[in-house]
Amino acid sequence: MFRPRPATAGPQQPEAGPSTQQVVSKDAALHNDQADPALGAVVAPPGASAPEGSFVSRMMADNPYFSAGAGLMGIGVVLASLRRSIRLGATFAQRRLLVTLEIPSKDRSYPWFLDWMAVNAPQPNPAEGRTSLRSLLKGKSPMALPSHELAVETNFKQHENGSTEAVFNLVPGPGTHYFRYAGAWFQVKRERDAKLMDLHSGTPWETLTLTTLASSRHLLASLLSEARNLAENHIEGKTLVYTAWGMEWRPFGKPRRRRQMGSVVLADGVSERVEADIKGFLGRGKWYAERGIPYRRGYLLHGPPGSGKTSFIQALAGSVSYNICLLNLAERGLTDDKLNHLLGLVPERSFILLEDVDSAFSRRVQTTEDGFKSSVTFSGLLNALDGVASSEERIIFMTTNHLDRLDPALIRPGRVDVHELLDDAHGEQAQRLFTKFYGSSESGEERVWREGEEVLEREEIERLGSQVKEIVDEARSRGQTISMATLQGLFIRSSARDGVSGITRLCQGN
Ligand SMILES: Nc1ncnc2c1ncn2[C@@H]1O[C@H](COP(=O)(O)OP(=O)(O)OP(=O)(O)O)[C@@H](O)[C@H]1O
Repeated sequence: MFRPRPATAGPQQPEAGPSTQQVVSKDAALHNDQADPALGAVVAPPGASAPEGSFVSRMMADNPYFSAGAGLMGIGVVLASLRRSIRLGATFAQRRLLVTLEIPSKDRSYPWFLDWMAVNAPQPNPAEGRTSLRSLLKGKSPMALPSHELAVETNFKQHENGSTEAVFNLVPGPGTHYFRYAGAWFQVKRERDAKLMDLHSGTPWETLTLTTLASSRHLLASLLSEARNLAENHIEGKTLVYTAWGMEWRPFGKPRRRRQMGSVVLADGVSERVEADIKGFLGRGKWYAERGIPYRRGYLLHGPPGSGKTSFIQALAGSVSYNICLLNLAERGLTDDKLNHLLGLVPERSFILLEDVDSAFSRRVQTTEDGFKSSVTFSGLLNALDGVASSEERIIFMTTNHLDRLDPALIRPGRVDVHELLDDAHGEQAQRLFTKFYGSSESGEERVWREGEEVLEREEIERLGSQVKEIVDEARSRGQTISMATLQGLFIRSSARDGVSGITRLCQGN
């Protein structure tokens, strides 16, 4: 009679086989024995029953806990491989679908991008007091999601009268931020490495990582160009002052509005002479190269305090669209090596300005109360000045109030090519400054009249101006001088007539 074989039976079960339970057990043992002979089980020949001594086989077959454990293990293995596949899938998707761009803090585009983010951050709606997500999503690009992780960058803005004001710029702080640009969403992560320091500047190493869809990859370049243009527009028509920050030059404060040449009133012919010399020097690189002469020019402006040396250098920089790298030789921690390094790294189109060169070396020998000594040596300075050889033109300005204290080696031709005295006011200079203040300005801007101030006819201003000239010249002949800075201070706070009486008093020594 045909008897169907039990579904769970192994192959070639004997006709009068054991119970179903036994068959299943033997079959399971067989699989286990085959899977791991090392466990000591004997592989049963087909048709033979499992050997008596297969302890593991029996235990696995009979022990419900063991079977459950094996089941759980199986689930664990499945879950682990699922997790791994998801991770691999995510990595794969990220590689294929997303694109990331890393901007290290060392790169020039780093501050540009942060400023761009700061400019494009949403301004809270004054009515609501916050930015609504809907208006943000509907809004025109570029637009950043409001961030709660902000960092402050403090800059100093210099006013025309020389006073400075702190300006706070809120930029994205360390953390993750989102913004939309040209219709695509971007994630930006600002990360700060607590362990790594930029040894040059002494600031923590940072990175910005931008992530977007691979299809928006082309936007990364235009985003960076936009950030650069924003930075350049910001300094367009302005003068940037760099100061030494560790081993590199960093902009000091916001770019300043270019100082107009006409706003610095010097003795007859001085401005024109120096300006023409610089303009003549620029663009003669080939001429210098052909003769094997280092392409650099040094200027020394000397004279009493407040005669306009710094202001004149600012105006000259503006007139040839240069920036200024300001270096204080008496600065703590400045060594010969650092000086050499800095002078070799001056940003393009920048004057090097060494102010009060005399004080650096008189302080070198005397120690101040806090025990500080400038470690720049005189020979170190000479070497650094001579070493400033580059295909870029180099223009070095030095200023001093005490020409007589300077070592002739410092100001010999080749190191200083043009010496110019900017003195206390001459009568004619004082008259020009007076007319600038009280007559209408050269640029056509009307001056701001003080309340209650009498509006004077042009002839009257001219008559008072001549009076100023006479008073100042007469005082000079007696050896009594007055600085241009003092005159400016007087004119800022007085009316024309009061200005004249103020000068008279000052020149009489009252
Ligand atoms: N010749 C000038 N024409 C117009 N303004 C002047 C002139 N000289 C000085 N001033 C004004 O006086 C102030 C100080 O000038 P500045 O700092 O340029 O003088 P300085 O000669 O460099 O002084 P110091 O030697 O003390 O550094 C500025 O606000 C500047 O506008």
